[in-house]
Parts: sequence; C-alpha cells; structure tokens
Amino acid sequence: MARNTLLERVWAEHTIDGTGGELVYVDMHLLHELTSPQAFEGLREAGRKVRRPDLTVATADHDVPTRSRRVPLSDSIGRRQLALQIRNSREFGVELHPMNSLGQGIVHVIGPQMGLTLPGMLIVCGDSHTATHGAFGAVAFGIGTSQVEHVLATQTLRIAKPKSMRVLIEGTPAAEATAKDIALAVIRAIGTDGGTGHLIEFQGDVIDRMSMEGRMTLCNMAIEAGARSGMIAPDETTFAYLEGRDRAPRGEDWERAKEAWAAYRSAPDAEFDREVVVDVDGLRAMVTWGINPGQAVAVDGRVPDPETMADPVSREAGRRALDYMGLRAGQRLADIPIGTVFIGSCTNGRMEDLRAAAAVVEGRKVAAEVTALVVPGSERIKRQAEAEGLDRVFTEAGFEWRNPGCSMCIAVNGDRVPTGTHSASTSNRNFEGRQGPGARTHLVSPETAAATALLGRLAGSAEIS
Ligand SMILES: CC(C)[C@H](C(=O)O)[C@@H](O)C(=O)O
Ligand code: SF4
Repeated sequence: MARNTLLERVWAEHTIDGTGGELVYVDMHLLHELTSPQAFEGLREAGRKVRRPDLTVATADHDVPTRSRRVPLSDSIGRRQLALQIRNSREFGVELHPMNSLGQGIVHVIGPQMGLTLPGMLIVCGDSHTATHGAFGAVAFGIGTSQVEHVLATQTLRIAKPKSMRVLIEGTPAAEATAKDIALAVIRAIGTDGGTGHLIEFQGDVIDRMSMEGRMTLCNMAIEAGARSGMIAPDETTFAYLEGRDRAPRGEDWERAKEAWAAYRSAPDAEFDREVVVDVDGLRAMVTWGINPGQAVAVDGRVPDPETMADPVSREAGRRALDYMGLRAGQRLADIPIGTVFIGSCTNGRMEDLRAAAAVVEGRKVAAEVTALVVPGSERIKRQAEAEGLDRVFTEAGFEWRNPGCSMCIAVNGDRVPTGTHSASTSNRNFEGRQGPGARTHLVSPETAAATALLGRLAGSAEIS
C-alpha cells in the first residue's frame, strides 16, 4: 500500500468526508469544444446549472483553423462544436477563451500560462493530456464526457485513487537531449503500458534541473506510457514560473501559498505501489521509428530488427510498425526523407520550445522538399514570439507561421501529413493515421524537428553548425 507520497497527500485533501474516498472535489475544471457539448446538453435536459462556474474555464483548441481565422472551417462538425461552445458558455456562465481572443490556446498550455494550474490542486479536463498540469505538483487527469457532465453539475467526481508509481530518472543525458527525448526514453524503458493504473511521480536530479516547460513536456507524455497522469513535486523552479501569473496568488497570499506548496512532496520514506529507475546517462536526441511512442532510438541510429526482439508482443508490434512506416530493419534513420515538419502541440508548443527551434533555424533555410510549420500553443505565446522576432526567423527560413491550436497533432482542418509520406513532429502520438490517413509520424524534440526541416531528413541539432 502506497503511503506518504505526493499523490496520496493531494488525494486525501480532496476526498469528500463520508464517501470512503470514492468522491473527490475538483479545484479546476478545464473544458475544450470537443468533449463538452454533450455534457452541457445533459445539464440542459436535466434542468441543472454549472455548480462552480468560477472554477470552470473553457478554450477553443482542437477545431480552430490555424491558417486563417477568417476562412470558413472546412469541417462542419468542428464548426458546430465551436458554435455550441460559445452558446453553452454564455448560457451557463462559463469563462471562455474563444478563437481570436488573447487567452485562446491549447487547454494544457493556457492553464499553466494563466496561473490556473497550481500546486496541490485536483484538476480535470475531458482530455487525456491533462497530465501536463501534473508538472506543478497537481493531481491532474483526463475524464470522459459523462464525467465532464458530473463535474459541471457537482464540482465532484466519483473515482478511485490511482496507484502511485515512482519513476526515478538517473544519469546525465547528452547536452542535445531535451525533456522530450527523456520522455521518449522513459516510454521506451517502461513500455506504453508500463504505467497502467498508476499516476507516475517523476524524481531525480535531471528533474530538479529541468525547466517548467520541460517538466510539462514530460508529464504530458506520462499518458503515452499508459499512466493515468504524471506529477512532479513543486520547487523554486515551479514558484518562479508561477509568480506574477494572472490568476496566481499575490502579495501576502503569494508568500503564504508558497509556504504551503513547499510541503507538497513525497516523504523521504514514502512507499509507492511501484518503483522503477530509468537510466538516461549519455542519452542522445531521440526519434520514434514506429507507431507507438515507445518505439524510439537515437536519431543517428538505425531502424531496429523486430526479428531479434525477444518479447513476442514487441516483435509483432515492430513488424506492424515497419510495414506501416514503410521502413526496413537496419535502415539508417538519417536516410528517411522527411516531407513535413510540425512544431507545436501541448507537448512542445510553448515559448521555450519555439526559442529552442528558432535558435537552430536562425539564418538557415528549410530544405526545398519540406513543408514546415510552427503552430504556437497559445495566442499569448504567438504574440510573445513575434515580439522576440521568432516569427521572422521561422518565416525567413521557409516555415509557415500559424495561429494557435491543436492543428497537425491531430490532423484537423486539413493540417495533415500527406498519405505515405514521413513527418517529424513535436507532438506526442504517432499512432497509425494520427496525422492523416497513411501518415508516417516520427516524434521528436523541437530542436530535432528544426534540424530535420533544414536537412530534409531526420537529424539532431548537433548536425547543424
Ligand atoms: C480529443 C481529445 C479527447 C483527445 C485526448 O483525450 O487526448 C485529443 O486531445 C488527443 O490528443 O487525442
Ligand atoms: S495538441 Fe494534440 S495532444 Fe494536445 S490536446 Fe491537442 S490534440 Fe490532444
């Protein structure tokens, strides 16, 4: 039985007395347009209100077009969902950051950016990558549409506590390895079902040194290791990120909050339901070669041979991956021609990601055969990047500079990878068809995506000098 862990502590604080721990209170409910219309419809039919509109915030991200905001949406379901979101938010008094507003962005980007995401909170959203918010020491996880309705109506959720799992990251990665590369290494090590039923707490010196953006990238991908969520104990890095954010506490409240937050950590003698150590010593820039995020190797490596894999499940998955990806065992990753490069998503669409990619791109040109796009994670990030001149760095190199949204992460509004061609993408999922029918996705860091765009083949940023 787990005890004295960060998860246990936050969970206990949210358990509603007399319910045997099965009912928890929700501090922040985030909404997007895809998984909320039916939930509001349910409320309407039952004649109910939103219990705590002050703890409920909505944004438009999945369906928004990123090319031009003025053109009619090509997708009529998307158009309907966006219209319903506006109507529902008005009718139920929910704060909405719609398309073309300063607050708009991918839900997992705007929560932290606005200071809505704070240590010790219990946060839910009808979206699996809600795990991202765990980077602040919050318990944050995705829920289904019927649960969205339950939270809207009651501000509570009936749910069993996940098991707790410690992933201790050890060793010193190579300078080129980013949080994304560490995330891919973790998933490769523990498997895409390695975290099933658990909430992962990441620990170790690498985590202590990691920026908030990096921690969000890592927690974002905990879900791709099968976990319910990811979590990192708050520290000075967390506080420095939050200080002065719109909704973060201020003045004396800030001092008091910081003191309280410092206690959100697993005790030295904490017992987890499961513990694993992942060694990232010397880790290089990583790239996926297959159709799940665990099928990853160093970018200067070769496509593995499934026939040499001891585990029959991995062998079969490897065969299937090579078939879908059109790759041969032993082929150099660097020989795969890349037609599309996508920098964006809730995994790697933040300021630090855009700065890192721009530093690689600056003064260089995108290879002739590559279509490359940068989609900032939020409108504020877009404007900040423009203030820093990053948009010009990208556009002068031949990248398209888009409006914020989920975009090519999930192939909406025509932001697709052409069938049968390869993309380098900073998103988090490389499942068959994820970036369009027959699209062949390679997951990478922003730096690797940038270098790949310049060379027209998979390449780490170390290759650009
Ligand atoms: C649409 C939404 C429910 C989905 C999720 O839950 O993750 C999406 O954001 C994704 O990344 O596949
Ligand atoms: S950016 Fe991608 S992973 Fe993130 S919420 Fe949007 S569709 Fe899901």
